Amino acid sequence: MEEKKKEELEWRRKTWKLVSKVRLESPLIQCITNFVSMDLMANTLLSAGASPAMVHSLEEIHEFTPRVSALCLNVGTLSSSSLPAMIAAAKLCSQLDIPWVLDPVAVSASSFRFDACVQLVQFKPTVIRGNASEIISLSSCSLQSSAASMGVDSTHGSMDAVEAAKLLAQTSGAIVAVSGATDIVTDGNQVVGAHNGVPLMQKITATGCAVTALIAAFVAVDKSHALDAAVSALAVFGVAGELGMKMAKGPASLRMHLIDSLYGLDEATLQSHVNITSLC
Ligand SMILES: Nc1ncnc2c1ncn2[C@@H]1O[C@H](COP(=O)(O)OP(=O)(O)OP(=O)(O)O)[C@@H](O)[C@H]1O
Ligand SMILES: Cc1ncsc1CCO
Ligand SMILES: [Mg+2]
Repeated sequence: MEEKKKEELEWRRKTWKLVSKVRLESPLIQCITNFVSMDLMANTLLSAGASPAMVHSLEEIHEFTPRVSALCLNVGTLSSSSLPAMIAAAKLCSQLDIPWVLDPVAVSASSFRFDACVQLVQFKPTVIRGNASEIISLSSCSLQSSAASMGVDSTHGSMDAVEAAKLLAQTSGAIVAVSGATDIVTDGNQVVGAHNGVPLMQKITATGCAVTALIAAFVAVDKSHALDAAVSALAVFGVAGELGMKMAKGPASLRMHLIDSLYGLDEATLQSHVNITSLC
């Protein structure tokens, strides 16, 4: 019991430290993302204190990517014209030891998307964050899609994906995060759960994409502790959702109040809401 209490306090301390560090250092986060998520992703990063830049062109990668603090790649609206820039940016980050995060949106939608995600994973993402269906699909070695799990929304609960997430972490070397009612984060051995958030967050498109970008910002300021950074970003985003929900009337106003709550988050409020536990 005493040990559990100590662990809870330690997570609260770590989480606030990372929130403060992002606000202080304002890391530059390059996002090559889908057309749906760009606005929410940029606004989430700004309200957290980071500096977003949606720099997509292949022609700009060699000059721009070496200067960023972290990269966020998202295949939500992948095309043959956007993939080469993603590959070039991932390759540079892996060569230059710049942390980068992959969001394998709807990985089982097509073999084109599945193969692209498998190729990107070879460039050693620091963190992979998806919903449960996406992590289960990416973790299996071949494309096995059913109509129910082909879209961007999850048809599985996050706890269904624990073993798949551990396996993907072991085979890729990445920290793997699965969003859901409980957000799961694993390095292939340890599994941590962040229990914050509200179900209505699923009814705002691109909240998953936005939290992946927030993970990139947290990893940018503490790249040697990527698991802690991923858990903290997920918990902070969930707390912002809980605070926003107190003022929201539906998904559209939750979106606005979530961003406002993230921007205004103070130490006492964060610490009284953060709910992180070890799952094994
Ligand atoms: N049932 C739930 N209860 C609380 N929070 C939830 C629940 N489901 C999702 N969330 C939160 O909503 C956010 C988005 O997670 P979700 O799993 O819906 O991502 P996603 O499917 O990748 O979304 P998108 O593709 O629209 O970006 C996360 O912060 C997650 O913690
Ligand atoms: C709806 C949608 N389609 C491709 S990306 C995206 C945003 C949520 O992932
Ligand atoms: Mg998603």
